Amino acid sequence: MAAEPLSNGATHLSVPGRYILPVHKRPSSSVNGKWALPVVDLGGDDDGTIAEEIVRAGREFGFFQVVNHGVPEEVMGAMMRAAEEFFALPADEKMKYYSNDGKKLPRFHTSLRNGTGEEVLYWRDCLKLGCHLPEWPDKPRGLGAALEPYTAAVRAAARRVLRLAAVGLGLEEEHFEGSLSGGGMMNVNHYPPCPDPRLTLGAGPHCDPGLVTVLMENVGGGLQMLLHGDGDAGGGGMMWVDVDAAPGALVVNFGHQMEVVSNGRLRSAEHRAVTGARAARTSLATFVWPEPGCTVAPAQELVLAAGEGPLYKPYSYGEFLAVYVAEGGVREAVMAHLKH
Ligand SMILES: O=C(O)CCC(=O)C(=O)O
Ligand SMILES: [Fe+2]
Repeated sequence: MAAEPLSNGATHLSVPGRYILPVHKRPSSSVNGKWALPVVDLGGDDDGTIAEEIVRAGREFGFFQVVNHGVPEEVMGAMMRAAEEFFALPADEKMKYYSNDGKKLPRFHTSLRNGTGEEVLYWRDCLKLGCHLPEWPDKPRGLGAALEPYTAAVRAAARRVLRLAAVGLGLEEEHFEGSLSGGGMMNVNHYPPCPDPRLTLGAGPHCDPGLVTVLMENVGGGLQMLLHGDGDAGGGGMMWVDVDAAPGALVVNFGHQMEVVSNGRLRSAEHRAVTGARAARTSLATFVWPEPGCTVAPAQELVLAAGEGPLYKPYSYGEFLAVYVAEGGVREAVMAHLKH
């Protein structure tokens, strides 16, 4: 049965049964710890040091925050306001874009697939946007005007991160340029207040499909990542920790393609979104990923340098996306298709 988007007006005094997770998947059954999300200052003038910091954070966590990222505050603000306004539109305006077709942009949906083939629904509505006309809705009116400068500035910041990551890995600075990073889109996620956040998730555990994701949120608190205890910060085992960024900072995480191209040196971090009882939270995830026909494979230089052999087989990004969607983004299931 198709699910009604949460932002379409119904007020929920308790969590409807279709959203209640089985006990072992609830966020309350996991440990939340305090940790500090590494800060990378993209405005620094010593690129060698910044590159090292990116690779260190990427190796240990796959997550960091960037400051002096070059996305103007007013551009971020205008984009967030337009995103919030979309979810406040009357239901019939939003439902013009409601679809299960994963290839359609713009596309409005709820949970992962509007309930189709989903045992439990996630407490989230989502607007998927492309970066080119006509891949966004005509309402709210300011959306297109906000999206273009925001996307351009965020993609420029992502490009700087990718160039620095390449340097830090010992690759040519341009390794990720061209068709390897020529594609992408945006998830505008909206999580209305939930009557009982202990029973639900806004987004289930997943790794992002692309190379790098840049995230902006209107209210802190919601994004969590799986921290592996094998790094400096952990004491063994794994735990879910809150990913909190400073005001004005952007959160950056690596996706599956970065783990593959770096032959496992950089981590594509598993993350999820928990829900909150009070404020509605909106987050914008801008994904930078390969063009569909692009062949993705571990960088030869890394494979040869370590004499370790490639950990992953070459594939086309279009093929990968089909696998990713079929596996619901679940890390180990997706990785099993890619490994040698
Ligand atoms: O809302 C968030 O913080 C996370 C969203 C997310 O993981 C995604 O859109 O891929
Ligand atoms: Fe994600």
